[in-house]
This record gives sequence, structure tokens and C-alpha cells, in this order.
Amino acid sequence: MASKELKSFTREEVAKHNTESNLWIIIDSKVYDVTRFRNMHPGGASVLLEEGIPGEDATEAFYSLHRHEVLERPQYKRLQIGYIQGEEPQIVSTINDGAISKVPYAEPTWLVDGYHSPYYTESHRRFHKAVRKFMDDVVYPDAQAREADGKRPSQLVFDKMAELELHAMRMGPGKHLKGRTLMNGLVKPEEFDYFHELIISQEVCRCGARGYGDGLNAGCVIGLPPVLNFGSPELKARVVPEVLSGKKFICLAISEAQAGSDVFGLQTTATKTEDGKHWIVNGTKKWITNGMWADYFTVGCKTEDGFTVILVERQEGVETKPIKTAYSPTAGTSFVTFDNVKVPVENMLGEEGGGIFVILSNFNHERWVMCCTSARSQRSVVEECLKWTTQRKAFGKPLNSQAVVRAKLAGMIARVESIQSWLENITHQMNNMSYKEQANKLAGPIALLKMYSTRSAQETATDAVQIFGGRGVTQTGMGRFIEHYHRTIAFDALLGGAEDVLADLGVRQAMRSMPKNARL
Ligand code: HEM
Repeated sequence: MASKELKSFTREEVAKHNTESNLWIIIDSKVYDVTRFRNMHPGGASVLLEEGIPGEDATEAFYSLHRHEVLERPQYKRLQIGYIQGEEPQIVSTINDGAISKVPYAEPTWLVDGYHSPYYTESHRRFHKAVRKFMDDVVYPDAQAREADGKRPSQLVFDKMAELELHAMRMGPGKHLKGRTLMNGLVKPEEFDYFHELIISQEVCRCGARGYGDGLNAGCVIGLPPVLNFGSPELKARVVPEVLSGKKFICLAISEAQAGSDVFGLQTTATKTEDGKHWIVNGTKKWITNGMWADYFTVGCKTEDGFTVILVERQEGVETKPIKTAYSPTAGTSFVTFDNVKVPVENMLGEEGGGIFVILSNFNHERWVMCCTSARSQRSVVEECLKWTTQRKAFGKPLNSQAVVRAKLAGMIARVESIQSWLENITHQMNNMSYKEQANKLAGPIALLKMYSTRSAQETATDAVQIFGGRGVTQTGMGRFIEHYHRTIAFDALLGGAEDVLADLGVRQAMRSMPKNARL
């Protein structure tokens, strides 16, 4: 059906349509005929007839009660019949065709006009532009739709990410990128560094859907590195291409009902068959992200010699059941059972009894990724709060005219800026250290940064709910991102190591480096 032609009106003409049976309004220089819609309006019919609305400019009234996206929904978009002669719409939405937000602190400083950074090059800037556009155009709509219906992220999104080699890039810099065309050739594999990866992690979480963010191959980000770093050449040649092409899926299966952070307390066992050719795996795993649809499981097992990591393929004896958590089923969180599962010994990752090294070496990168996403999600909350407190009026004044509200905003901004700065410093160190040096020198700082990020995130979530009031606990409408953030924030504080455990780890690492002769 051809779209109807929009007409041009003067404000005086619109003003004549001010009755119940002939009801027009102006929102951001666009003219809407809401006569028939009035009785279907979710906010009730009467509000559309209140003083200052019929035939008038209802922009301020509208934006104090609705998100801009309401007007972009097809069923409401068609209510527009024209626009005001000689005027241009002024309002821009957050997710906007790759655009950079102009709201203060809504972007990290390196993306803001007039600010500088020692870390990002032209390559990062080009790369960022393309990644943001991809996330806005392809990922955001799928994230919102899947978060609503609870289904796994669409295969089309995985396929498109694979075309650009985004799955491979999310593994970080390294040999696995060799020979690949990254982001249509925007970055050469040897040029790709941890700042490029930081950009991907931060842009993914702008989709504002925490469960979907994890559904979008978080299992691969944490489950594939042990294969890449410790798998035999044959195993890698078979598994890595399938996973990085988005055709098959992998997850990390460590935590159990009886043991989470306590890796040595795991009870899943792997025993060798008499001929020594297979492992027989038995046990259960809990809270396994992407487990619902995983083809491969990177499993921590108790073996005769201690703790060993084994790649288990989905087969008879492997069962996955959904776990209902505070976020959506889009993450594929599962309870996994292994019942006499026969796995070739060649699927062992690293050495027998050397599993702790495999897992620990993976943790730094995993936690660093979580710091990237935590910083970016907090920034989105800052943007939501700055917009809301500007457009929402209470007691006749915008919310941001209250000192107590501004004090909350100040805390949020200071926290997010300090996290991003610390994160960029650590990322710079990662770019200049070998993997081994990173393990020695950065495990402590990364643990402390993650602890600080997630504690800050919880403070910010609580403050944001106070600022949004009832809307901060309502799943639709103005505060929907705040409600979602507040409801799902605990995940960040637990995944990849609980806050208190990480705080302790960070300080113990520092204590180990204390000079023997240091005295007050
Ligand atoms: C084209 C014009 C409009 C459309 C398409 C529209 C649509 C909607 C929708 C979809 C909702 C449900 C909440 C949400 O999803 O955000 C809503 C709620 C509401 N609308 Fe409208 N609306 C329009 C104009 C107005 C105007 C001019 C007013 C005047 C004050 C108004 C007052 C309200 C109120 C009071 C609510 C309830 C808000 C809440 O529960 O927090 N609406 N509207």
C-alpha cells in the first residue's frame, strides 16, 4: 500500500480541529489526527481533551508521558496527517541510524566533538562507526523483539555477524583472525587490538536488553577461548570454523548447583575408559548461558589427577533444561545434565589435571569484557536519566531543577566516567602485554575493576529508579529501560566471579607484590 501524502498546515488551521469529533494535535511540528484513535488511546480518551491539547501543540505533554519510539510504531505513525508549514521536527531518538548522541556523558569522551584521547586511532573511529550502524540497524530491532517474545536471537543476526567476522573479533586479537576480512575490510587482522574489541562489546550492550545481550553468543565469548588456546590442532580445525561462522554454538559449563566460584568444589566427573580412548562424563551444570541451544560444552570436570577441562559435544546423554531467571529466556540459561557421555580423549583442553590454568587464563578476558559492557550500560542509564529529568516536570519545574536529583546525576556521571577511564588504561596495558604478562599483572586490577563496575552499577540502578519513580519499576513506557536495568543488574555482579570474591582476589594479588622491605 502506498504511504499517504502528508499535507502542510498552519498552526491556525490545526487549531480549528479542537473538538471530540474532530481532534487534531501537534507533536514536534507534526500534525496528528487522533479523532478515531481517541477511544483506543492506552492513556484514556479524556486526557486528549484536556486544556491545551485539542488543536494545540502537545509536544511537552506528550514527551513527559511517552517515549519517542511510540510515534515510530507503525500503528501510531499512520496517525500523522501532515506537518506545520515552514517547521522542521527537532526530536531525535536514541537508537538512530548509527548517530552519536549529543546528550552530555551519553558517549565516552573519545566520541564527543572537541575531546581527545591518547588511545583511539583513525582505525578505531572508522571501525566504531560501522559497528554502531550495524548494531542500530540489525541488532537493536531483533533485541527488542526477542526480549519481548523470549525466543533466542534470530539466526539471521548470527549470520550477518559472521559475514562481518564479528564472532571472531569478539575473541579478541590473535591468530584466529588471520586471513579473515574484518568488517568488510575496514580493519586488517594484524591491526585489530583490544580497543577494537572494547568497541564491539560496548556497542552490543547498547541494545538495552540484558538477556538478549547474553543470548547473542556470550557463550562463545567465554566458551571458545579454551578451545582456541588449549585445543589440539585437529579439534580446532573442526570446531572453530563452525562456531565462528555462527552455524554452531558453544557454551562454558563450569558452575554447578553445589559450586560456583569454588572451582575445586565441582562434582562433575570424567573417568577414562579402560582402553584409554574416551572420557565418560557424569554430572550436572547450572546457570549455563546459551546452553539451551549449544552444540558444544566446554566442561570443567573432576578427574583422577585433579581438575580437567573437556569439550563435550551434544549427543545422547546430554540434556539441557531452561532455568527461569530474572532476565529473559533469550539468554538460553540452562541446567545441563551429562549422563554417561562418551567423549574422545582428543577433546581434552590443556593437560590432564591442568584445568585450573585453562579456566583462570580465560577469566581475565571474560571479566574485562564484562567491565566493557557494564561501563556502557551505566552510560545508557545516565542518558535515560538526563533526558527524563529534563523533559519531566514536577511541581511546575523540570526534575533537574531539584538539587537532590542533580546530586544523584553527579554520582552516576562520576562513576561511569571513572570506570571508563580505568577500563581504557587496562585495555592499553593489554595491548602492550603478552597473554602471560596479562595473567600475572592484570588479574588483580581487572578483578578490582569488575568489582567496582558492578557495585557502581547497582548504586546507579537504585538511584535511577528513584529518579523515575513508579516508571522505574514498570516494564513498559518511559522507564522501561530503567526497570530492565534494575531487574537484571545482579547478573553482572555475579557472572564471571562474585563481587566479594573478586575484591578479595584483587587485594590478595596486591599483597603478593608487596616489597618485603616496605615500612611506614
Ligand atoms: C499521537 C498521539 C499519541 C499516541 C500515539 C499515544 C499513545 C500512547 C501509548 C501507546 C500509551 C501507553 C504507554 C506507552 O507505551 O508509552 C500512552 C499512554 C498515555 N498517554 Fe498517550 N498517546 C498520544 C498522545 C497523548 C497526549 C497528547 C496525551 C496528553 C496528555 C497523552 C496522555 C497519555 C497518558 C496520561 C498515558 C498514560 C501514561 C502512563 O501510564 O504512564 N497521550 N499513550
